[in-house]
Amino acid sequence: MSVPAVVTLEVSGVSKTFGRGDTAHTAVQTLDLVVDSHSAIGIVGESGSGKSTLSRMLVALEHPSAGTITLDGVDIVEMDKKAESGRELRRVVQYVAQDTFSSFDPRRSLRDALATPLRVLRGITGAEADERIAEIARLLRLKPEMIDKYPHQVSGGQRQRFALARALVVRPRILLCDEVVSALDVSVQGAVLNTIKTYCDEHSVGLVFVSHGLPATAFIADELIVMQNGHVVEHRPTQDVLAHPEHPYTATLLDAYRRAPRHIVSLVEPLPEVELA
Ligand SMILES: Nc1ncnc2c1ncn2[C@@H]1O[C@H](COP(=O)(O)OP(=O)(O)OP(=O)(O)O)[C@@H](O)[C@H]1O
Repeated sequence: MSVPAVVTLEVSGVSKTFGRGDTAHTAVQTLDLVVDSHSAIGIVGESGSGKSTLSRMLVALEHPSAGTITLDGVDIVEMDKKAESGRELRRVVQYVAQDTFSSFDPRRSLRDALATPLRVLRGITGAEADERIAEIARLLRLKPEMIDKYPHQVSGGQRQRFALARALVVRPRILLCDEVVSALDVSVQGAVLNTIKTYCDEHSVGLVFVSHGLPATAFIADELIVMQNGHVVEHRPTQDVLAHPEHPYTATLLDAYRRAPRHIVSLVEPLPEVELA
């Protein structure tokens, strides 16, 4: 399957319920969403509102209890069942999870962690793989000598950037980021956000950026989805939501955002390039 210029991930009437009977809990309720390679969508909401469940469903790590998610018309749960179409899904849609520690194998170097998806998904090995890895490390301002370290030998912020590098080295068309900057120092957050935004704009990569923080999300996303208890309570252009919040919960988020310390709010202004540790 050759990948068209614009890919579309379409979520139609998707719900996800965990458990059964008295213990059943619906984490995502009848959600519709279209993501393509030009989207920059931010998903905000308090802890437990269903953001991670939704992002995991977008890469078939969780399966919907109802509704469908398709990539260019093909059900991604079906794609994931077969080796070749599963690889196609991962070539097109890459996911960066919140917990970077458990997402890296502690016995393998970071170079190995980046080389594996390149080999498995793109068939790229040897000198070409090393060149691609060096290129993405440069972009994320990770020093070359760090590439041969093990996950526990780098800081949490550096590991987070390696997790991003592992996704971007595959050259996906859609990137899903789940709380990728919340563990980072505020000054590094701005730089990483800028890198993600610039990369996605320049390479026409669609972005779904999940966070409980409004400043980072508002900075990076053109379109904002606000979730509460598994429901979408607002879904409009970011600037409209910021100017005229319609739902009381959004107004609360916005209020906290406006009262946030200046250094956090200043994330909405692109930060100058900094040399990252
Ligand atoms: N595998 C699971 N089994 C049972 N319940 C789950 C599972 N995964 C998530 N949930 C529940 O679904 C709800 C939504 O969780 P989810 O992780 O999607 O929220 P979130 O908005 O991403 O929260 P956070 O910001 O804390 O990561 C929560 O009540 C959570 O306890």
